[in-house]
Amino acid sequence: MSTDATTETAPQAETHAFQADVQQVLKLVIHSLYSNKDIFLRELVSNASDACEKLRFEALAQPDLLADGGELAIDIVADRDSRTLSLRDNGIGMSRDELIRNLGTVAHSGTRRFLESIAAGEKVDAQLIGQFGVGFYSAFIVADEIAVTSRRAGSDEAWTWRSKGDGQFSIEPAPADTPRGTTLYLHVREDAEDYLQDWKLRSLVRTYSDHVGFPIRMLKPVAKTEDDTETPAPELETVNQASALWTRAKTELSDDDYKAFYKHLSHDFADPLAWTHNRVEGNQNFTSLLYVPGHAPFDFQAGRDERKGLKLYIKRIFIMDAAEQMLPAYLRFARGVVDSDDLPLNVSRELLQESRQVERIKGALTKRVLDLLEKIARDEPENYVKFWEAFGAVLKEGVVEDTANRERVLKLLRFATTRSDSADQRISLDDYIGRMAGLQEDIYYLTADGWNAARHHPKLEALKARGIEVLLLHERIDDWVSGYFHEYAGKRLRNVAKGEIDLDKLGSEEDKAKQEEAAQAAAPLVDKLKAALGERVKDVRVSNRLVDSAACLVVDEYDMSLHMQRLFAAAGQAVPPSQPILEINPGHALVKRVEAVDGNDALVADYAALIFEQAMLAEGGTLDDPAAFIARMNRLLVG
Ligand SMILES: Nc1ncnc2c1ncn2[C@@H]1O[C@H](COP(=O)(O)OP(=O)(O)OP(=O)(O)O)[C@@H](O)[C@H]1O
Repeated sequence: MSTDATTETAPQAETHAFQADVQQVLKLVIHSLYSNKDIFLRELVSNASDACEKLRFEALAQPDLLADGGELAIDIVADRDSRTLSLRDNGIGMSRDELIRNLGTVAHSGTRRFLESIAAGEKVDAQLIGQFGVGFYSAFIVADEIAVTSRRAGSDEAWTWRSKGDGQFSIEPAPADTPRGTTLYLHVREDAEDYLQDWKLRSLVRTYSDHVGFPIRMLKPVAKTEDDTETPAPELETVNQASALWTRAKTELSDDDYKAFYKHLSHDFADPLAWTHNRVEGNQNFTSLLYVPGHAPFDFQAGRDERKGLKLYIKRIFIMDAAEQMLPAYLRFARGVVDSDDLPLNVSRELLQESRQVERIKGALTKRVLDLLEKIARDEPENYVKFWEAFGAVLKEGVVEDTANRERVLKLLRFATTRSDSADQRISLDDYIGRMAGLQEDIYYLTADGWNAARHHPKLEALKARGIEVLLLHERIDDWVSGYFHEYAGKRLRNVAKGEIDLDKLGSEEDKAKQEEAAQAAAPLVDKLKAALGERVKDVRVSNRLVDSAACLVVDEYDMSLHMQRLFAAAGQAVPPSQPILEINPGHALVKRVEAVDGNDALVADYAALIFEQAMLAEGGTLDDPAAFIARMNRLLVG
């Protein structure tokens, strides 16, 4: 192994400028990870291990790719005299074009989004930068010059890429006898000399890369011979476990092992919240190791279509990222590996899509993740809050997506309610049921645009007055999801903005009688309003929902909620026409005022329209003709 590769540039070298983005990434990486230097080794070993996995995969179709080069392995050698640290793998290697493309551009879409997000003023720290995987460029934290010599498996050309991280790199041919794979030569900075120490490197490998599935080898310390004359040739020894972590027995693994493996998989700097490691034997044989992260990656929402995070192995060979095929979308926060003994090694994405075996594995993995979430919710409520804050909105999609597990997903949901004093979602349906009022049979909820609109909603008044708790669903996704709320634990889930609410069951006979009496007494008023509002409403009726407000708008049990209609309209989609029902509170002073008007149709029309429009505004809706509303209100105020 030549260690002077960093110092000489061959005459036939070609110089290229880094893509502008690369310089930005380099600067960021070097600055924000200055006090986190250790991670560079983990990143480079991880790349080397990926390269070995890729070769093993390609060799399935082309076994002769493995012909030379012996056992797949990663060798780390430090030379203190030349200040060079070298990392060599005999994996897939890179062609000239690949060296230029992979090491000279920012191809990774996550990195791109990361750059966009910081351009938008985001603060950058090690935590944040760690989330997109700094990869190869992290080598510049400890090196002031890097040479990468590589030969692609199956090719007889080899090339060397060189850079000082100063805006350009060069590329030149490497000797023909360059072995297959990639060697990185790092010329180590003065302030990073520790990384040339054998003990330091060994300790880093054990801490961060013990679980890598290929041997990581270092030189055996040489014991000086007595007379100092004969120095035995240095020998390599394996310093890591060198077996894929998930293939090892649970009893053999510590929490730290699991955490280190998670960081390797996810490039997350933070620990995972929990994990589940299982071996299934029987009709199907597979091992899975699944993690729930403690926070969302910075681009989690932007990346919703790129479902990465679950690696599929078949008989210990990495095949592909298969989150899309193996986990339902609402569990896309989970990270991990699944290793099947039964799937064919030449499996394609299409085949995965249609495979009944995969369908069964998917079912089993779904169950594992739900089990894990239940366990966190039960045993570690504080961690569950963290999980919910990061991924609750995604989990909610499960109510729609996973009919088979709907009850389990509902159990995992958390809500704000009329008894919460903040928008935080902390109450489960079980908590709600546990404190239901004596005669209450159903679970009540309300959807609205935001927490304030929800908690001050007129439709809550009568329920509040009767001491009945209502779940307040105030997130954007809630209206869609609640369309699939039917039942939980044998209790109906009822939208308080829909249909008629039968409060009779909740109140006394006396209340019921009063209600009927009020309805009868208000019949002429109801007719008057109906006539005045015409097509704008489907019906007018006396409400049993209201205490302080004059009126509210509701829809029939099976009509689309007004909130949902607005979301559709905002998305430019045609909305099936559905007229709301105006419910009035005959006890309210404004309503009494209309009742008292005699014979003045124009005045009744003004009042009726105003009552309707107020109800529309309280609903979070917009008015067709705001100027007319203002004119009308002013007429009534002044007149
Ligand atoms: N030792 C290696 N052998 C072969 N190819 C490599 C090696 N190291 C890096 N590469 C190639 O260079 C690319 C860029 O590497 P880099 O570490 O910057 O990002 P990445 O590994 O793709 O992303 P991430 O670090 O987020 O997983 C890799 O995708 C890979 O194709």
